[in-house]
Amino acid sequence: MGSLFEIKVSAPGKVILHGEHSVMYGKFAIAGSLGLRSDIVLKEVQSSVGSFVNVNLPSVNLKHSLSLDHIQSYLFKISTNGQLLWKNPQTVDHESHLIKVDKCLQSINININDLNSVQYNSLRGMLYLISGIFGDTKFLNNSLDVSINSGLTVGAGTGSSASYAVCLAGALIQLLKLKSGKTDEEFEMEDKILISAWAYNCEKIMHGSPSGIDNSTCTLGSLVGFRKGEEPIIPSFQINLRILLVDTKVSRETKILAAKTMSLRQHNQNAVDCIMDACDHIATTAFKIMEKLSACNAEDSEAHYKHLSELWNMNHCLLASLGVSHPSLEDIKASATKYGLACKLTGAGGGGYAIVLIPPTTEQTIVESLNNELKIKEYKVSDTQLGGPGVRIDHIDVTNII
Ligand SMILES: Nc1ncnc2c1ncn2[C@@H]1O[C@H](COP(=O)(O)OP(=O)(O)OP(=O)(O)O)[C@@H](O)[C@H]1O
Ligand SMILES: C[C@@](O)(CCO)CC(=O)[O-]
Repeated sequence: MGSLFEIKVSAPGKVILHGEHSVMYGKFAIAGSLGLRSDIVLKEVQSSVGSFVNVNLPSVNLKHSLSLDHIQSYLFKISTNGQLLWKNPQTVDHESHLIKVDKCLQSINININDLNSVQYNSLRGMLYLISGIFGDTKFLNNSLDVSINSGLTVGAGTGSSASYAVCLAGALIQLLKLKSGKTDEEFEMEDKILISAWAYNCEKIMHGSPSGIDNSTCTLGSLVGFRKGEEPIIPSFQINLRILLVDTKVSRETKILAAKTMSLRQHNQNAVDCIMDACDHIATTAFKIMEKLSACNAEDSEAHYKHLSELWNMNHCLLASLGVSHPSLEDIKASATKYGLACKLTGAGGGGYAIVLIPPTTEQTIVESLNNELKIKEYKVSDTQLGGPGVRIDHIDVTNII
């Protein structure tokens, strides 16, 4: 007699409002969650001929069955010191664990050379998390169907990788808890801290040396203030910013753009540090303005939005001076400026998304005109509000077996 579990978990994407790149150098940053989410269905299934991890990742066009017995023999170990690994993600020896993951993938029965780098990284992240979270337990004794769908564009700067890692870590941790007899159907803050930390490890695979803002925002949702190495700040105030999220449809890689900024800093340290300091001032000021906006009347709100708009525009130009803008981002910004609206790139830049701030007093005709202009130029536009829930359990199903 036993139980087979099916778990559905989802996590949002994110946009960085202020502090992309400068956050890597210890500067303050602000990010908000998006309505667009990634959803995982993690299902235990009984099989008579060995156990498998059946992976279905439509966002990266990947469907594969990996032998769980093989994964376990390469990557699982039984704990000897009583310190459970799943509760201590920061103790993982990242590089050596990743080498083992690579060896496991290279020896497994799939043709690695047929996978592109995006697909390969998705699988690395998945094996890293499965083995990290279950590696010193005896709970994985059935096959797993893992299916992850996402409303987010991969490679566009809206945190698709963090959202992927957060919902995967969330579902695996929930499965482990259910297998060990804990039946709570909501994530507590202590679960979220673990989920975010495991997702951070996975982000290191995708992005090299991430700041941690993406996994924190995709886990916690809403608005997050962030400084690298410190606890994320969950503001005590609530604000619903309306933005146009504009997809340039230009794909880029966060890792490459972060390396570009680092190299610019190596050659021009004083100048780049001044730019980073200016980004820090902008982020801290914007945070204060948003707090004021959350509790002020319509008349004061207009002045605060005007100030916020100035900060958005300045932030974009500072990022452009670091070389992380793109002709398409400048084109979108020029259109927004024509309609009197503030616009900046978001995330690593180099393409991806721009965000346009829509203060509540903006006439709908202006928004529609800008929207049409951007669509004619073949950009994809979403009119959306920031905020909304972080990682959450959407559904749990249990089947009893003999
Ligand atoms: N929905 C998904 N399904 C499977 N793998 C994903 C998914 N989203 C992201 N990934 C994996 O994460 C890797 C890195 O993601 P990507 O470069 O797109 O960063 P991003 O998260 O969209 O951008 P940013 O970090 O700047 O916000 C991809 O190469 C892919 O392996
Ligand atoms: C470019 C960067 O600042 C933002 C990526 O969304 C990288 C990071 O913070 O990890």
